[in-house]
Amino acid sequence: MKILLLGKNGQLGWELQRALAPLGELVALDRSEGADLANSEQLIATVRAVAPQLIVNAAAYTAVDKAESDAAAAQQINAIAPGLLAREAKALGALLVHYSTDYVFDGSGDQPRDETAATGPLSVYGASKLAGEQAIAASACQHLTLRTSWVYAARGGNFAKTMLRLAGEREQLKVIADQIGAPTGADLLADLTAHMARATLANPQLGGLYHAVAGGQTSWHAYASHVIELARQRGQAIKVAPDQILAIPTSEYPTPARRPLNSRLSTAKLQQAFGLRLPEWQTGVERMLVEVLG
Ligand SMILES: NC(=O)C1=CN([C@@H]2O[C@H](COP(=O)(O)OP(=O)(O)OC[C@H]3O[C@@H](n4cnc5c(N)ncnc54)[C@H](OP(=O)(O)O)[C@@H]3O)[C@@H](O)[C@H]2O)C=CC1
Ligand SMILES: Cc1cn([C@H]2C[C@H](O)[C@@H](COP(=O)(O)OP(=O)(O)O[C@H]3O[C@@H](C)C(=O)[C@@H](O)[C@H]3O)O2)c(=O)[nH]c1=O
Ligand SMILES: [Mg+2]
Repeated sequence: MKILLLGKNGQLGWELQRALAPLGELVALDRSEGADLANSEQLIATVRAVAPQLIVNAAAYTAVDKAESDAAAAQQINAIAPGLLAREAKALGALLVHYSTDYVFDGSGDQPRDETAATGPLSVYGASKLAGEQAIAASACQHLTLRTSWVYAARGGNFAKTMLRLAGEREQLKVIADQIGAPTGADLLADLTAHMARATLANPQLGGLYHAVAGGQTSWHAYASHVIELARQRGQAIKVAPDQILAIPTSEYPTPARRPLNSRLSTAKLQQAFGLRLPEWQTGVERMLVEVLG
């Protein structure tokens, strides 16, 4: 089987290079290798030249605040390009795997949302990701769209690594405590992708939209505190005292993009359909820290 992976050097793309390799002949590309999602003609030509049976799209516009003033680029990369990939997948009879986000929701309430819950993005990024999901669904190509949240990895930029850096530089940190969600490892997502793609290629009825996040829930503040305490225990030079990691409400941390307060996603559908378990978020975070800190 031929597999085309787009966005191979992102957090998720990097882990997918490893996880997809055993499934077939993997062609992994980034934007400098004929797979620029901002260039529709080039993207289409590349997909047709490779003619894969499986397309995995890990490329995305993920700069949430920047997207507020760069909506056209976010829309091209997160919505238009996935729509083109879906059209090409349909023509090839290929399975398309794509990723979306908790930011498609408005974050009201305090219960986990399932795949049937109403969307209501608060940000340009969230709206562009929702439009991407919808373009794929409308194309009627064989697809798996995995909505995930708060992605981290040993390689690449993410909130946990930002907090480790700031904890070594500052005596006080202020971190939002009223946004609740699940930090999810790119390695876990990549492994889920391989399992789910294989099962869906064998049984097309499994295709569709799934919430795919680690188990449990936390706030950005509790997540930051957890990561910083683990780093301290591992002998890292940490400047901030535990009681100087201050819990603040969203209202005290103004940003260009609005973010949902309730990012809880229910993974019951995924677990049931594929017979898989989602480990608690702390497990993957601890592995990542060992990898990053040594
Ligand atoms: N990060 C997170 O917290 C979350 C991510 N997601 C979704 O998961 C998926 C993977 O995200 P993640 O790996 O964390 O994101 P990253 O930002 O780590 O990686 C995104 C990749 O996309 C590439 N990219 C950006 N623009 C283009 C373009 N025009 N053409 C080709 N490639 C491009 C980037 O390349 P370059 O480095 O050259 O810019 C980068 O390698 C995305 O769909 C994202 O929306 C969902 C929820 C949470
Ligand atoms: C750096 C910093 C951030 N924060 C807040 C801002 C924000 O609400 C939260 C996380 O910061 P980030 O910059 O990582 O947020 P953000 O980039 O919005 O993270 C999101 O990325 C996209 C791609 C997704 O799809 C989401 O699931 C989510 O992971 O922490 C603080 O409270 N204190 C701080 O010092
Ligand atoms: Mg970010």
